[in-house]
Amino acid sequence: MKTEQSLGSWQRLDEVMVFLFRLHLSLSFRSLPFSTSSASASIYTPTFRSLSNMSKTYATEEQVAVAAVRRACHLTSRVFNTLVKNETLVKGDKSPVTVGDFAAQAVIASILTHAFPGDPIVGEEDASDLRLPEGKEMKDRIVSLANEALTEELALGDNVNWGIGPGAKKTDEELLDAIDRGRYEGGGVGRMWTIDPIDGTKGFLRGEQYAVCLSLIVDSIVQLGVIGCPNLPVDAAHPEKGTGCLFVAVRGHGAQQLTLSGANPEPLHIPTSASSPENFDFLESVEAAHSSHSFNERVSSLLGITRPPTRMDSQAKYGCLARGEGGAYLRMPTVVGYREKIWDHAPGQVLVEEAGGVVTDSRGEPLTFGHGRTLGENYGIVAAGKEAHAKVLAAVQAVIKEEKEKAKA
Ligand SMILES: Nc1ncnc2c1ncn2[C@@H]1O[C@H](COP(=O)(O)O)[C@@H](OP(=O)(O)O)[C@H]1O
Ligand SMILES: [Mg+2]
Repeated sequence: MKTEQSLGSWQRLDEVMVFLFRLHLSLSFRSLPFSTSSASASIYTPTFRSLSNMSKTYATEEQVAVAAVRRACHLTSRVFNTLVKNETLVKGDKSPVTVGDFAAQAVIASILTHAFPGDPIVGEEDASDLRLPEGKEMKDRIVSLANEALTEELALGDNVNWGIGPGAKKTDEELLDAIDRGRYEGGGVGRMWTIDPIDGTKGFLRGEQYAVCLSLIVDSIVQLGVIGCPNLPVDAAHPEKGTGCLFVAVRGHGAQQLTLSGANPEPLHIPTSASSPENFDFLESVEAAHSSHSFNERVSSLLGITRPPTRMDSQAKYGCLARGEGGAYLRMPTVVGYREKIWDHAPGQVLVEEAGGVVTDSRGEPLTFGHGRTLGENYGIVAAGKEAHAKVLAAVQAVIKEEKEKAKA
């Protein structure tokens, strides 16, 4: 069994050395799980990857991202249990945002800043309201929550080089600056991270699904995605296994689900049984304002789907799809001119693609992550296993055509 001490030493090696060493360990211990039991959370170790697959492994990035998301998930769970009404304010777009959103972004951005100081970040939140005198009370709460999460002695991928663990306490200004590192405008060249500290804030406030989401995009391609879902059952068919899932995908190296404590890694593959639309139901947003429920109904009836849709907040939908639940995730705009945000889809896209699925917009175009903070001209989202995707997309286009003809008549 690998120990935290031995892992700590090879985290300091460069990426090639890390890969070779992990390969050696993997060959020696392939029958062992890479984590200790869920009772004692352990350092996350990227899984064995085949030498024949020469795409970049992003091993260090994966470890840092997992550590950051797990700490942020601990924080958001704690916030939910202690949340009071006056800690919620209303953003310009009227969506609720809590101290949890800001504090989780502060934690993730602080860790990324330590590990990869040159990498820009596209984050959902910014700290401008917190810098105002009337934001002081909220800022104080956020600083305290973020420092608690950064310094607590959880074995959640602790590595002082990433600015976590005892002694990692930050000043107010450092944490506000970390949040504001998320102001990057995005673009098509070079590396950048996306953070959605609490995706599905409405679900979070209802005590339902939400997700802490992080991705690394390099030259417009999502290379790494990590999605933490504290309220999602580990196994939908076995609720007794509890809740708390972590989805991790690295392009070219597969997708997996673990428990939030890093136990029971399982590779994800969308099953072929999900190729036939009659057998599945749609995954869709709870919010009819985010995604047209009536459009999905019409696509369902065209495909002969009889089961009702599964409504769920956040990118937990991509996680469920990747592990074979649902069958397709369909999101058609309801608000004219709304542009989907890259942080709402980047981790989910790489996860589903690495699980063998396809993610496009409603025209069948690939999602564009290099056009700034939004998906640019993409219109709607269609995600499904390969064969199902073609069928769903055809039905989506048929309904769009029908709508256009009705509008002309
Ligand atoms: N009019 C709209 N159309 C589509 N998505 C919207 C929207 N308004 C907000 N959203 C996005 O929908 C996300 C939630 O996704 P879902 O509907 O699948 O639960 C929100 O994330 P946040 O909760 O992080 O703000 C927000 O970014
Ligand atoms: Mg979001």
